[in-house]
Amino acid sequence: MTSTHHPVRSIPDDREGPGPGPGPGLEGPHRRPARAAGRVAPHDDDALPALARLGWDADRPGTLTTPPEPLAPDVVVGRVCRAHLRAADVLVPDDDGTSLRVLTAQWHPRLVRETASDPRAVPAAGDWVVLRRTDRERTAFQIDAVLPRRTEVVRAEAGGTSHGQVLAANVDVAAVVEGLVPDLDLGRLERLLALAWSSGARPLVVLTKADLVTGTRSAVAEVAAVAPGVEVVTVATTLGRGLEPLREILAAGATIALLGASGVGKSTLLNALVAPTTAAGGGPMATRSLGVEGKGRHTTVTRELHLAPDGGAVLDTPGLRTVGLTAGTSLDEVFTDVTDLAGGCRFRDCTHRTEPGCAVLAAVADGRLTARRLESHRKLEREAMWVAARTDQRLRAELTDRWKQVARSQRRSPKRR
Ligand SMILES: Nc1nc2c(ncn2[C@@H]2O[C@H](COP(=O)(O)OP(=O)(O)OP(=O)(O)O)[C@@H](O)[C@H]2O)c(=O)[nH]1
Ligand SMILES: [Zn+2]
Repeated sequence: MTSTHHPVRSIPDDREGPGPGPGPGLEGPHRRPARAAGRVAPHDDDALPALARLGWDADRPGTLTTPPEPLAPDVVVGRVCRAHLRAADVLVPDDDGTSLRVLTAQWHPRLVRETASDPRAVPAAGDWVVLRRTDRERTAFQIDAVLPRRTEVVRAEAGGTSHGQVLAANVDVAAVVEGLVPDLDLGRLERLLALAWSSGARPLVVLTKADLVTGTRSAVAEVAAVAPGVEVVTVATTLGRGLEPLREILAAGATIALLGASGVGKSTLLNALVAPTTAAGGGPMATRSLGVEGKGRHTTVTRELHLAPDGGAVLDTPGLRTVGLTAGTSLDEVFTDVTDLAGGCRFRDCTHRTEPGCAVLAAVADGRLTARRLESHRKLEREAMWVAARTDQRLRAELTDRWKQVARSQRRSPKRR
């Protein structure tokens, strides 16, 4: 394991507050004492262990806002485990506060309106939401608000809108999963790392199917070279080998999102991580304390947000065949090796193609940087620029349309003098 740095960047929240309705009052009855390192201990017998099991930790900076009022009787906080059209399955503490249940809640009409102009306002798997009961029987709930996200994994929407689609919210570790077999796709890895870094979560690379190759050292070195600052973990999931680093992350109460193409072994990995532990002390107790009740247990909760038996959660994302960059995707951390080299170029605006005194080309010439890596950087930068330009165009077009409408309505109803 190399020494890595994981700058935690907060996602600027440009939405107005936590949403509609009065503040949910997350301080007060749910207040937790300050805790070293800002982590949730597994099997915490503190207030609301069920919420802690979901990864709730009011002490983690930027996790949640803490409005002053206590929670209203009809209001409950939960975590989205699966998103639907205009609804979501939400894990909430049961009445006793120690176990969890799943309920399906419809969006508040304001959320419906918000999401029409901003797809990122859609409650996504991993989101903390405020639910309000809408009937006397305590069966129907509505999602009043999505709490500000600490991190979000975003990819370009299929339609190519400017906002992108949130694949996972409030992720602590964004794990890029790639198989050592049949082939390591470094380009795909770099693209997914761009998503991971841009999410604000700590990126991680998981190389699967280590049991199918003889020796992983060279592959790990190859991957480490294209993932500067990122820890690389090798696993043989089907043999249960190499999973300890991931289990440790989960046991600290963290949420791991798995990002990877179809077939790299995400489902297998997910199942291994969320299966009840058989180790002494961890097994039956851990499974019981999971306490997810209701019919959702075998249907709804079989996808997206899954709770691990000893704490923490794993977020599954659909097999990502193509991962488009969005206007918010940052490539800076993905290519620090190239940008560090570029600092040595003679010209500040060097394009690293033909210029004299180019430190990047020199590194390619003597083998410190692969030509593939440089080309990949170029390609992704071109794409990022193209996306940014398109986004601007869209925004410009939207603004122009709005001005035309305003002008029209003013012509129709001239001001009285
Ligand atoms: N030998 C070996 N096989 C593995 C390992 N991990 C996954 N596999 C196998 O690889 C195949 C694909 O794994 P999945 O977990 O289904 O892959 P996935 O990424 O979830 O793919 P989608 O479900 O299509 O998104 C399965 O046949 C697994 O049994 C591993 O570590 N070693
Ligand atoms: Zn240069």
